[in-house]
Amino acid sequence: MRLTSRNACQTADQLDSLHDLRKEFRLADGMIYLDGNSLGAQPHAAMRKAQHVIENEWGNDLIKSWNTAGWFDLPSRLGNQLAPLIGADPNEVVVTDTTSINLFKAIAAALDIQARDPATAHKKTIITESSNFPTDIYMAEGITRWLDRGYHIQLIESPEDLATSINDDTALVMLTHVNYRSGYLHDMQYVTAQAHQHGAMCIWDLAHSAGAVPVELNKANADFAVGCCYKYLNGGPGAPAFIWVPHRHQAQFAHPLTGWWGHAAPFAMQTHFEATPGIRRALCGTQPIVSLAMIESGLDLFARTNMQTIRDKSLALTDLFIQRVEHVCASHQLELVTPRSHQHRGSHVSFKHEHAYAIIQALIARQVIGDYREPGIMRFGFTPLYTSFTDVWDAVEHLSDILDKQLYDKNIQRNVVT
Ligand SMILES: Cc1ncc(COP(=O)(O)O)c(C=O)c1O
Ligand SMILES: Nc1ccccc1C(=O)C[C@H](N)C(=O)O
Repeated sequence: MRLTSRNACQTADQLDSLHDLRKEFRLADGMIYLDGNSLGAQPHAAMRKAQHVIENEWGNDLIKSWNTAGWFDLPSRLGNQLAPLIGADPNEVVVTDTTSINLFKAIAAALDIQARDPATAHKKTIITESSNFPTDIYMAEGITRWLDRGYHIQLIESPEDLATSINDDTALVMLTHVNYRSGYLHDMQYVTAQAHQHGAMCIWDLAHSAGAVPVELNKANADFAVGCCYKYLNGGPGAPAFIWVPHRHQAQFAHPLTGWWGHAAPFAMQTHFEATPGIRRALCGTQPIVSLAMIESGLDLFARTNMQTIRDKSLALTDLFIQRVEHVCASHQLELVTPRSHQHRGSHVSFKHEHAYAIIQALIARQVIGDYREPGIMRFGFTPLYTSFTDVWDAVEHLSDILDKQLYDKNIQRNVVT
């Protein structure tokens, strides 16, 4: 259905099968929140959960809660709840640490597997994209410098360069499934197969995919994956992240952060590290239980729908946004950075403009929340659990008004966090 009026958007919202889920989130009246790709909205249930955890589990029951409230098992319990959203099997995911730290573990483990196999031990290149989220590149840099075994990072400039870049020297292909800036969505199955053809392993960062687009890690035969819980999964600011290690790699999964939570018998207090056989070997130390506990409220909401329904609405929202911006802002110098093709589009849309930062600030002042990314990019996230078609319509009306009347301050000071 092509939505050509605000009324039509309101009708589409009423017909939307996800419409009722919006009520489960705390969203200020009048705010149009298009930044769930950076920090997801708060489920009402999270407030109740926080109250319970702080009041009863921590407040009353104190240390007993490690057993009675299931604190110790929480990383694996949440991992199992998250698994179906990313095409993982039970006992392949734990929620723990940060995306950066989980990347460290995954890269270290992958390089270790490659180095121990005489057929792949000579491989020295880690391929990633220059447009990857910086922490991914930085973590790979940190490991290669630390290992000092001649690994080097090859930054490719565009997804089209992947096929010609992967070769017999490639140890690892490490990509973010949906690019944080452009919203480009890689074909996970195809890229993984290309890596495997050359004996390379493939690590996927699902920060902008988990809860945003359907992901089929096992079907794609991926090697490892990480991702964060504070964006589309609505787990709260700085919520612990996740790591996926498929059953086929678990026995060989060895990373250097060998803390006691990854030990086979953590309370045996032995003098040597012995990795636990399953996915919990990806853990390191004590988890931030209060933050971890908040993640469940976000995940619970996904049980009321499925990723295909979310995807269908996400594409309808991003289609509408692109069409409307290109229609009503046609006289302005906006350049669409996000792929038009559904096949390669995630759940956010980015436009380039000379005064992008100032325009985003003007939108934020009107309670239309998007964000700015270098260089000169306005980024808008569409989260089908709570973004409505009317939100999209109204956001574009604000954008065109700001552009038409130049209601932005070109000399505005930058905030630390953009
Ligand atoms: C692709 C990607 N990876 C990683 C991160 C962040 O990692 P961390 O949670 O460790 O800061 C982000 C966003 O912050 C991201 O977009
Ligand atoms: N963790 C954050 C802390 C502060 C500000 C932004 C973030 C983000 O998550 C940014 C996001 N990864 C991005 O795609 O730009």
